[in-house]
Amino acid sequence: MTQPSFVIGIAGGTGAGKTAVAREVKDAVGEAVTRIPLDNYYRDLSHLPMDEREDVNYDHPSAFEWDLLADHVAALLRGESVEMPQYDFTAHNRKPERLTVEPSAVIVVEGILSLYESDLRDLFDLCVYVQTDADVRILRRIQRDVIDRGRELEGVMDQYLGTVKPMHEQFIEPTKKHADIIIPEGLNRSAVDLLIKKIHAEMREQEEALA
Ligand SMILES: Nc1ncnc2c1ncn2[C@@H]1O[C@H](COP(=O)(O)OP(=O)(O)O)[C@@H](O)[C@H]1O
Ligand SMILES: O=c1ccn([C@@H]2O[C@H](COP(=O)(O)O)[C@@H](O)[C@H]2O)c(=O)[nH]1
Repeated sequence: MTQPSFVIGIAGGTGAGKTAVAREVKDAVGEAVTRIPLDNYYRDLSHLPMDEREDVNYDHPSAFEWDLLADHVAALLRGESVEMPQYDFTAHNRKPERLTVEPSAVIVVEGILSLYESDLRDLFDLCVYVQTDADVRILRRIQRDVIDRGRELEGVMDQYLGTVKPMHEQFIEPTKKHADIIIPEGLNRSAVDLLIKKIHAEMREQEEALA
């Protein structure tokens, strides 16, 4: 059985506020929203030792298992549950366990390159780009990586200049052209409220279509 779902892709640079927007949407709309972090679809790197995993370019499109993510979104739209991988940023690797995700009325796929891959984008009803200046994003990232992800400041700076910034300019920022909505700064109250209103309107339409 197919599940009528409203699928939203939320992209934007590291630290832009994508996760904060997606969480706010889930908190406001509730159980009907399933959040699918793109980070969970980083390729399994268990075959590499930690020192090699530390050097991987995690901001290049090749770092993600796109087919698996598109298969999972398509399965949810067919009304099937999926076993979503989980990611451990401290280990730079997938966790061994998976999380069962059930079909739902609203699916939010959120991550740096959510709007990059065309097969995935074709499954989205609404494309959102969170636009935040690079200086604000790097300050947020330093705070998060050092405090939450156990990284050294020097490593965060090297990674930012070596891969994060150039990949942002080459691959992430250009996906803004696919966006239906651009949200400034992340948790922008007016923009997020409009997004929540749009989701409620789509859910009402789904209910009316089923009645
Ligand atoms: N408009 C905002 N003003 C201030 N801080 C914000 C805003 N939006 C998001 N943040 C904060 O910025 C940090 C990074 O946001 P996050 O959603 O994790 O970014 P991303 O998922 O894009 O990497 C978080 O601490 C979040 O609470
Ligand atoms: O093992 C990893 C995997 C990813 N990263 C970095 O994470 C960000 C994406 O997450 P955001 O929440 O959107 O910031 C990406 O820029 C990668 O560089 C990592 O450091 N290690």
